[in-house]
Amino acid sequence: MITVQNLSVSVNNTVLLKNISLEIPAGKLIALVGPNGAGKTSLMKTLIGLHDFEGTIKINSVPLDAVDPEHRAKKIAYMPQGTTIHWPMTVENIVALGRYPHGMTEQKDKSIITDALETVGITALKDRIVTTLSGGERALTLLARTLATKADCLLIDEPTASLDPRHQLDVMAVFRRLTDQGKTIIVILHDLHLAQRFADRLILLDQGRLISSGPASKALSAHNLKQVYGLIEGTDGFEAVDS
Ligand SMILES: Nc1ncnc2c1ncn2[C@@H]1O[C@H](COP(=O)(O)OP(=O)(O)OP(=O)(O)O)[C@@H](O)[C@H]1O
Repeated sequence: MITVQNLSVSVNNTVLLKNISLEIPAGKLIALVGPNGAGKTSLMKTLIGLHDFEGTIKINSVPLDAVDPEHRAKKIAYMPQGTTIHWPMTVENIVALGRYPHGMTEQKDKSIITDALETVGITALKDRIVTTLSGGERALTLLARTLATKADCLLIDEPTASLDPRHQLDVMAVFRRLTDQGKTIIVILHDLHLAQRFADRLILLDQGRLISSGPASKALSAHNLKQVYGLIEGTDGFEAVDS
């Protein structure tokens, strides 16, 4: 479980997050949503210790800064936004980097890597050089690397952005299955329909503030959709309030 109390983050006099308090229970699939620039990535980066902060973050009741970074890397894995990979390595070797915090010693690591490739459906790509892959194939490779960490908690920034509709559904179904098996997954999504359909609860941010945390019906209430996104939910889906 992750507990956040009165969290504020500023970088170079710019306020990224303002007085956020929330609880993220273990074993749940959480969608972190909000408009561009709302603070979603900033919150994820703060949870893995990449930003200085005011307030309290506790992982299983232990303050974040009391957990040594090596142990933290085994417990929490972060997949950043974007799919650029500069090194001409094979897909299998990129996925193997997920084992780095554990050292790469055992046959067990090989089966974990094989499982991660299988889980995201890219076994056939394992010998390809990543710099030759399509954007979606690279995104799946990075996701497999994240799964290969076997961390209890996965923080995943916009994994569906470059995926076709079928792969988006497949990836969300993988997240659902992993959380049903006990993992905690926080995933940044812009597709509110995917968030509504798959997540146990949503965290809605706007302008660095927490607007709502709870089930989709609460977080994406008509009031919040209008105030935060300028949207209303019509019979044909979301529409701009001023259209
Ligand atoms: N290091 C930084 N220095 C200054 N401003 C920053 C820094 N990092 C983020 N910001 C600003 O903080 C705000 C929140 O950024 P963040 O990346 O967390 O948004 P986001 O909700 O993930 O957005 P998006 O959906 O567009 O990816 C943005 O206005 C961004 O420009």
